[in-house]
Amino acid sequence: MARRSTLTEDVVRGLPKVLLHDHLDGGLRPETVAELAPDAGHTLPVDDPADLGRWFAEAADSGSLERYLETFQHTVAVMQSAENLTRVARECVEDLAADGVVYAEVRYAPEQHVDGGLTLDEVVDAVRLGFLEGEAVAREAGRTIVVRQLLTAMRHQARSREIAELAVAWRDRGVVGFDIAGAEAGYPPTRHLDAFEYLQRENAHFTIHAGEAFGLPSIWEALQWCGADRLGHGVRIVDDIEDGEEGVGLGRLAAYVRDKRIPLELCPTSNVQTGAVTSIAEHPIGMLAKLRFRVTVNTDNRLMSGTSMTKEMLALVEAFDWGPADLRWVTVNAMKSAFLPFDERLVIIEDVIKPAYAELDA
Ligand SMILES: O=c1[nH]cnc2c1ncn2[C@@H]1O[C@H](CO)[C@@H](O)[C@H]1O
Ligand SMILES: [Zn+2]
Repeated sequence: MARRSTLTEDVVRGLPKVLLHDHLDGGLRPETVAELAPDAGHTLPVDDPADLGRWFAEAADSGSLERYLETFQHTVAVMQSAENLTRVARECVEDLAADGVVYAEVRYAPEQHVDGGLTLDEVVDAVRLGFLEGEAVAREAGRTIVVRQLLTAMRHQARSREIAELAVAWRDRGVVGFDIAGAEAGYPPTRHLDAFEYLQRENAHFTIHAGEAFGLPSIWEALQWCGADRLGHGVRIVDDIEDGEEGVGLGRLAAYVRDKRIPLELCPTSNVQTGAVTSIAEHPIGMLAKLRFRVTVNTDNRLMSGTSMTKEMLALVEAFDWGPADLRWVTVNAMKSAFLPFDERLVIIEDVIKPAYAELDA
């Protein structure tokens, strides 16, 4: 098909891409995990980097979010010193830049990186330094990328208020928002209402992992009780959409999400691995895009899912026959939905994204 042949892997990699949902501890290079593990006193399931990359992808491909999350112990273990955090953060930016990402919000849970004696502030600062270094390395290689932090609190823990305060304290130094993550079932977002109310009073931005493993009640709570600006995944919003013979009908929650242009941070490959959907071809992203929800495309965990923004985009081109206009649409959607200040978002849309797609059209 003509459209598919224009969107080769090289072309898609070269197009500017925007990433809103990517976990720092889910994106390490297998070689880095293997190299850092001995000094961190951590035993890995396999030592050879190539085998390790495959091990992560296979172990994560379990059909269960809980089992998927167990694999993170092997990355978090090597992210307990400032030096290692800075390195991992720098490599993350280098890898995203090489993949053609021009803007990314990368998240991690500071509370998971204090086992080596770092304070929460030292954790955030180490990551900040790594992102700055990565941006500088990319610039030297002729690539411009802007990367910001989202601070995640773990939903089964009780430190969300503290992490929310940390996000506000660092908001002018590379942190643009807050998130909660971890196993969804049994840990509704309203458990952390105090943190969300605090953030709202501080005029701060936040997203919530909701509607991934668990359905509509979790999305409803995230939006209507907690006031989330965006939904991490949110894919189960399809449970409130009826696609019958008489056409498509939106329930009240789905209509609200679409009417209010609430961004969905969709992560196709990750959803297949955790069993939220059976295949990319079956992924609701095709339907949600047709219905003009505020769809964005994301990697979630590049290591565990063996993926990249280029791969996610190509999978959608393949599965739904998406063309350049679709890729541009999700990219502009993502940039509009970023937690970066509005004027900075506009510059990236007007000076980076639009010209690159115009060139592709020509
Ligand atoms: O798809 C996901 N759903 C829920 N939690 C996740 C997902 N991916 C990663 N994490 C969790 O977020 C923590 C901070 O980055 C990770 O350590 C992992 O436990
Ligand atoms: Zn996630």
